[in-house]
Amino acid sequence: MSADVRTSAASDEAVAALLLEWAPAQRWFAHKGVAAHVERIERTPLDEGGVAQLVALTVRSGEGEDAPRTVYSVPISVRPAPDEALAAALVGELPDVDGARAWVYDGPHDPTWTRALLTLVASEEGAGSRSFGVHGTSADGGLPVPAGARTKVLGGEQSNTSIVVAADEGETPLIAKVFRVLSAGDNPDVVVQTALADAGCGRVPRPSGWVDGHWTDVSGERVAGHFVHLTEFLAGSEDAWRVATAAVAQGRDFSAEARELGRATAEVHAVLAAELATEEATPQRLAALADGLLERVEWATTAVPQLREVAGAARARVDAVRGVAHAPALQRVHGDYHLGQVLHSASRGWVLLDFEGEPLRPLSERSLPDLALRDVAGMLRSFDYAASTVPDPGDWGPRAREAFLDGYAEVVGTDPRQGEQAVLLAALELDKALYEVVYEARNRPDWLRIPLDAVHRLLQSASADPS
Ligand SMILES: Nc1ncnc2c1ncn2[C@@H]1O[C@H](COP(=O)(O)OP(=O)(O)O)[C@@H](O)[C@H]1O
Ligand SMILES: O=P(O)(O)O[C@H]1O[C@H](CO)[C@@H](O[C@H]2O[C@H](CO)[C@@H](O)[C@H](O)[C@H]2O)[C@H](O)[C@H]1O
Repeated sequence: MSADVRTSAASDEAVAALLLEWAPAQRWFAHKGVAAHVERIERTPLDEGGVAQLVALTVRSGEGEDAPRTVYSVPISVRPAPDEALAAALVGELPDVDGARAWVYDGPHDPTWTRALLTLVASEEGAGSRSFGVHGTSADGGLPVPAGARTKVLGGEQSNTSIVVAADEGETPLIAKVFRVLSAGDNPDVVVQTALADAGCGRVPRPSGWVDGHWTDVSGERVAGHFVHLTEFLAGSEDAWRVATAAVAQGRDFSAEARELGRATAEVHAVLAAELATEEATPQRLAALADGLLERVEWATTAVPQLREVAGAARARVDAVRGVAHAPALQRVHGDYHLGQVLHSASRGWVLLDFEGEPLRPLSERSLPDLALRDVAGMLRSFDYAASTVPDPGDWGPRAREAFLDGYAEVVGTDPRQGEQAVLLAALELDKALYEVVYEARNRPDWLRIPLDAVHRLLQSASADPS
């Protein structure tokens, strides 16, 4: 196969058509069930031979200037002959161009592609052109890429794609997270996790490196951001959702683990406040926060009809934030904190993952300082979800919740259940439950009852007014 088959404009069109046909069956593709059109495709080879490639695919849903657009990162390999070993990862065959044939594969499953990716990071090389290009970086003092570079794509429900890099004796295994939606700006997963690790915090995986670069954004402008994040893989760890739901199913108390998790969360918050930007909680800043919470009430109550009857009460609950006289400073937070974002490692205890923030929020918003209590609220909601996986959880949920708050309060030195902090926490917990109602209505209607019941319960609970 000649190089021009891979790079000509004609083959760009063919690749775009092939990817659009294949993508709707992929977990990361958010344009499922809507009329999707490719507006732009940019491709860059990642290796000498041009087999490993990275595609920036701008997809538009619907017609017109205002139609929503997303830029997806799509790793592919383009081979001159089919490879039987990769049959399960075949995207499709490209039409002949001047008698040359080509087979396209899903890059993360192809060792040629993963080797090219790891080489970029290990040797800090770049690839691509002026409009679309990437560059690998090894984190300062970061973990080296294992020599064998044997890789495996992680299964399971995930909005991005993660590739585990196996290690030989004396090496540390890694995990490469390929961000699937490209957003301009530094990805908080890289920035926040690296800042924590650099400060010596052992509550996050150790860094190895990343791939960043530039592409043409939906607005047509050349922008920059992260494509891949490479960190330590905690082999043999178990995620907290599994640990917690196993405990509920066995009727086993989870208080000791929840208390430790509260302590771990507070430790991470303390390091984030010390290492990254903070902002004083002025009346203006709290008013802006209340406005944001009110917007979310409108968004959720409009999106899900079952919420309309509680709109007034929900507005009153979140608007109470405006009257808080003394709130803790705003700081960088996790942003989408729940049991699925925490691993339990035998040697390290609780380790926090995935600092990207809520996927439904714009990246620019997710990088702003926020109330640390937003993470506390997220985890409280998660205990309620875990308790709801069995028909009769008894007081499992409330006990886990109180133990988590006890652990958090022990480290922070103030109790989020007391005084004005309780007003903030109640507003943020309701806010998260409203978000979850919309998330479940869209993604898992069978789970909708959990956050919907929670919204009603939270609104019935004694007013969070501290007076
Ligand atoms: N460093 C790690 N060590 C072990 N497992 C990990 C690690 N990072 C992620 N995982 C596993 O991959 C899953 C998805 O990772 P996550 O960063 O949350 O991706 P996404 O943003 O796509 O949801 C986690 O729930 C966990 O099971
Ligand atoms: O992990 P993601 O960033 O993809 O987060 C989204 O999906 C989560 C579900 O996978 C969703 O979390 C909700 O369900 C969890 C149980 O599956 C529960 O532990 C969480 O508390 C609950 O919010 C999350 O909201 C969504 O953003």
